[in-house]
Amino acid sequence: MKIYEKASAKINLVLDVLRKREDGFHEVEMIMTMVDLADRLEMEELPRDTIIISSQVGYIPLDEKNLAFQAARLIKDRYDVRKGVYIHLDKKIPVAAGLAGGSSDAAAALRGLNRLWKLGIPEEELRVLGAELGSDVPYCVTGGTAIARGRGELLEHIDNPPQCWVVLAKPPINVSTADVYGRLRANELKHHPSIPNMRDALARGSFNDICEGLGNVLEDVTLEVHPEVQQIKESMIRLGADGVLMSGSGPTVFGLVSKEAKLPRIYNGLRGFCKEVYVVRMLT
Ligand SMILES: C[C@](O)(CO)[C@H](O)COP(=O)(O)OP(=O)(O)OC[C@H]1O[C@@H](n2ccc(N)nc2=O)[C@H](O)[C@@H]1O
Ligand SMILES: Nc1ncnc2c1ncn2[C@@H]1O[C@H](COP(=O)(O)OP(=O)(O)OP(=O)(O)O)[C@@H](O)[C@H]1O
Repeated sequence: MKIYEKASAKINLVLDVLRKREDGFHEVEMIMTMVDLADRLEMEELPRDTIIISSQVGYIPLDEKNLAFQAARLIKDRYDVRKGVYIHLDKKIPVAAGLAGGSSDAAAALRGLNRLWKLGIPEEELRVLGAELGSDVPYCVTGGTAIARGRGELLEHIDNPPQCWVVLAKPPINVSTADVYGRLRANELKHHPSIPNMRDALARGSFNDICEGLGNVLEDVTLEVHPEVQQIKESMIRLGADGVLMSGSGPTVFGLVSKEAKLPRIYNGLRGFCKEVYVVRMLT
């Protein structure tokens, strides 16, 4: 039997950092939502007690460094599953982009293997397992729109944004999340984006207020090292996107657009200097 799971990309509408913690992680307050750009996982049981990962792309690790591999190993160890699995990753989400591609694959593997091996693990427990794999994984287990606190694992589900278009542009640079958090001086932040304002804007379904309330304290850190991210932001605004922000630790910039008629100009304008541009819908 084969099992399929969709692993969607996330964007951060708000990303605030409150402080650096003793354990080295940062205490965050974020609002995340998912967009209709997804990897697809195909999972099949193997008679041999082994985990095999494959993908149509050559630029991700296929060994124990792969987050889907780690998810499979974790579930096997924790629930004493002595069967093997073959997982094929059809990658569509750009890698190391700030879109949680690896985390979403790990979450999809947890959900899929729970089904494949009929383990009956409640979703809440899958999120706890996910936290062992990465800070974004608990959110990716459930998806939707949520406020994430702690280091990302404490979730409160809130209203989805109204339907709109999301333009994603990823410059050809690699950004390490650990490096970006490492450069952030959390106690010197002068401006904090407002979680309550964004939550209210979502509750009211006010597209304009959502665009107004976008904010990410990691943006300046990444912009300092990679000025091309600023260039993409400025271009998106100039080309007519209604709200623009870097997602996560970057380098992908997303633009929210309400009117479909604006899309060709934004897409073509960005493609002039950025190869990786995607036009997707909000996943609501
Ligand atoms: C930037 C975001 O993607 C926004 O959603 C997340 O905060 C990061 O999530 P992630 O990539 O799943 O992060 P992890 O794989 O858990 O951590 C990578 C590295 O980022 C730093 N990190 C991550 C999360 C957090 N709350 N504080 C941190 O300081 C740590 O140095 C950690 O070693
Ligand atoms: N299944 C996977 N898909 C993509 N990358 C993976 C996967 N497993 C491990 N990796 C590794 O994880 C690193 C980060 O990739 P990923 O696409 O998850 O980053 P990201 O979008 O910045 O995530 P986040 O937003 O959670 O910080 C890459 O260097 C990649 O080699």
